[in-house]
Amino acid sequence: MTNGTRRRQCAVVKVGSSSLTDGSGVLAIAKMERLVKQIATLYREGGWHVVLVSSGAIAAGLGKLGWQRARISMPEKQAAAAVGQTALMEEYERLFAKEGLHVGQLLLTRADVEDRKRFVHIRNTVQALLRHDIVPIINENDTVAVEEIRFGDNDSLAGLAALVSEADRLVLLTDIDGLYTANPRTDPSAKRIEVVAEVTDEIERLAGGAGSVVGTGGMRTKLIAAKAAVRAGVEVVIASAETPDVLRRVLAGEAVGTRFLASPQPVSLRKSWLMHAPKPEGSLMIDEGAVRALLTAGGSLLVPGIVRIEGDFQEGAVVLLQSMKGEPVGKGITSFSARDLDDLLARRRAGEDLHNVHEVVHRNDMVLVKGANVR
Ligand SMILES: Nc1ncnc2c1ncn2[C@@H]1O[C@H](COP(=O)(O)OP(=O)(O)O)[C@@H](O)[C@H]1O
Ligand SMILES: N[C@@H](CCC(=O)OP(=O)(O)O)C(=O)O
Repeated sequence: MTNGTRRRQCAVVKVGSSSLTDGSGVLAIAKMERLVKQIATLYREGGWHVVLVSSGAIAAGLGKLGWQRARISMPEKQAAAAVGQTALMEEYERLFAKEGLHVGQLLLTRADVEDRKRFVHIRNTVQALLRHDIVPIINENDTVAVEEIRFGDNDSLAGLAALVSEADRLVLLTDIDGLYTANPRTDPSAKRIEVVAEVTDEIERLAGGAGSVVGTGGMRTKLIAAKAAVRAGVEVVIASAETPDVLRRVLAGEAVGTRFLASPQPVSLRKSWLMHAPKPEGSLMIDEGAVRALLTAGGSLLVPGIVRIEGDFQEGAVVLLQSMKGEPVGKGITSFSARDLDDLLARRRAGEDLHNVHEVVHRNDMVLVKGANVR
């Protein structure tokens, strides 16, 4: 293997539980082997780096323990993941070693990606692994992730992995060869869509839930991931893991699966993170003039535009920007804590001119809600 001095393109490849297990939910080594061989070929011949987002821990654990998914509680699913994740990685390690490649394991929760510092640390680790031609293998940290901090399905995790990895492509491999006009399992007349130029509401309405007991989220979560990635300038393909040579063909631009074109005006990595990752820690209610400045004049948010503060947050927190009618206008990273902002508002009420105070939310640290209006 090379030492990574040549800049390769980077593809995040997500493989779902349904594509790694056999009919009884047990890890299918032959399927893993096919995938690993394809990734190794991309490294050797294709000039690509691959970040693999692999599901399969719970399925592997259930198979090993002889437990049935329908009969167990959440802690038992987490226990199954703890057993299955090591089995999964052991197989990947063995299979990639045969191809002369090292692997590195990253187990992440939503909270890890929502925290800006952790996001940056994850990004640095992924970049270091890629520089050394080590294949990062990502899964959700199922043993610590309960409802509030869970991705739950690995599609959303893959969308964020594409941002974290600064990927050029995101490939979602599943048990069906793309997005159809309806779920083909329930509607046999459904047709595959070859290219999606924009993930509109109409496209999102086509998607249904999971197609098997092992899968989670179905097309719905794949479209959410696709939407996040294309807005950040990453082309996305949903394809079947069973299609021969699927990765090489997808990355060569062949018409397999459904291709989602990258936005012609992508937003920066920082804004993409802001849009899709964090839950706001508080709200800033802003007046009409400020709403107009943000929406139509491309301005930053200044102290005089703020009417009320909700929540207790620190400097650097993500806050929701809301109109006085309570309508969301955007999200941003605040340069002041809630306490400092309270002080500033008190000084303004006392008649002080605060126009020269540093922006509260800088334009570059802000994303606006699509469809928000000036009223
Ligand atoms: N519009 C649609 N087009 C294609 N598949 C769909 C659609 N709506 C729902 N699905 C279902 O999504 C399933 C794939 O998602 P999922 O079961 O979560 O697999 P994975 O484990 O690969 O994430 C398909 O098997 C299919 O039944
Ligand atoms: N983290 C879980 C995967 C969750 C899941 O099923 O996701 P998916 O395969 O995308 O439907 C596991 O490894 O079992």
